[in-house]
Amino acid sequence: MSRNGRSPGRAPGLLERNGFRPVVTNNRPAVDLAAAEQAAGLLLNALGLDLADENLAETPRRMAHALIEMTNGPNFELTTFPNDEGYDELVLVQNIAMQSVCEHHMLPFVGVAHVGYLPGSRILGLSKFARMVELHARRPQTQERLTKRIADHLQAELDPKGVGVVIEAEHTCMSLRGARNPRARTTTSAMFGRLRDEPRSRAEFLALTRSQR
Ligand SMILES: Nc1nc2c(ncn2[C@@H]2O[C@H](COP(=O)(O)OP(=O)(O)OP(=O)(O)O)[C@@H](O)[C@H]2O)c(=O)[nH]1
Ligand SMILES: [Zn+2]
Repeated sequence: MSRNGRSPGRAPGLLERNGFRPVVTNNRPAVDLAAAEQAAGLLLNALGLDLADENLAETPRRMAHALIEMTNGPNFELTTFPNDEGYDELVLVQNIAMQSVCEHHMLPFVGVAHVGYLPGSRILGLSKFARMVELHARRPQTQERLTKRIADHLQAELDPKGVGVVIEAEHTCMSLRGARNPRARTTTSAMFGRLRDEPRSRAEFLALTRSQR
């Protein structure tokens, strides 16, 4: 791979021919707003839209801003507290609103996340479950990877006795186009520790999250 993450020798595409150059930091492309606006304009042109029309003149800028907003989750301080009471039952935050972008079509997938854990020596500030979902959701990806990333992050930060994440989502690439199945919902889960291996804890977690469906 070259420094900009592309395979060497690839023929220059439309964007390169029009002067688009991705900005790269630490081998990861960073957001380049000007290039994104230019690219959005090129795409709209290619789709046959007339950007000279006053109604569309600002659309490339809006499109670039919207896509950047939808694919960059805000970082946050992960506040934890000592588990002084030795609380060792399930903590479960359900129905966390989740919106992400499918990396195959760059179309949204939208739904809810249920995130739970069995505490070890630290407990997590409750709002941080929603912030963690947002941090990981706002990027192009698959639902499977998103589910696993949230679980991995909690596992790494809290060293808990167990972690469980369930996500249910509608993929607009499947509901609004292509297969056009507006009622289809995809459920994914990732579990670690006792929530994966101990039947009682696993059953409780799955029963509680299932009651929301
Ligand atoms: N496993 C998984 N697949 C996804 C996700 N989001 C989108 N996809 C699928 O990615 C696949 C891409 O397949 P392609 O056949 O290359 O795409 P396509 O020609 O647009 O296919 P159709 O969507 O069937 O019209 C599709 O089956 C999508 O449904 C996801 O989060 N997880
Ligand atoms: Zn898709």
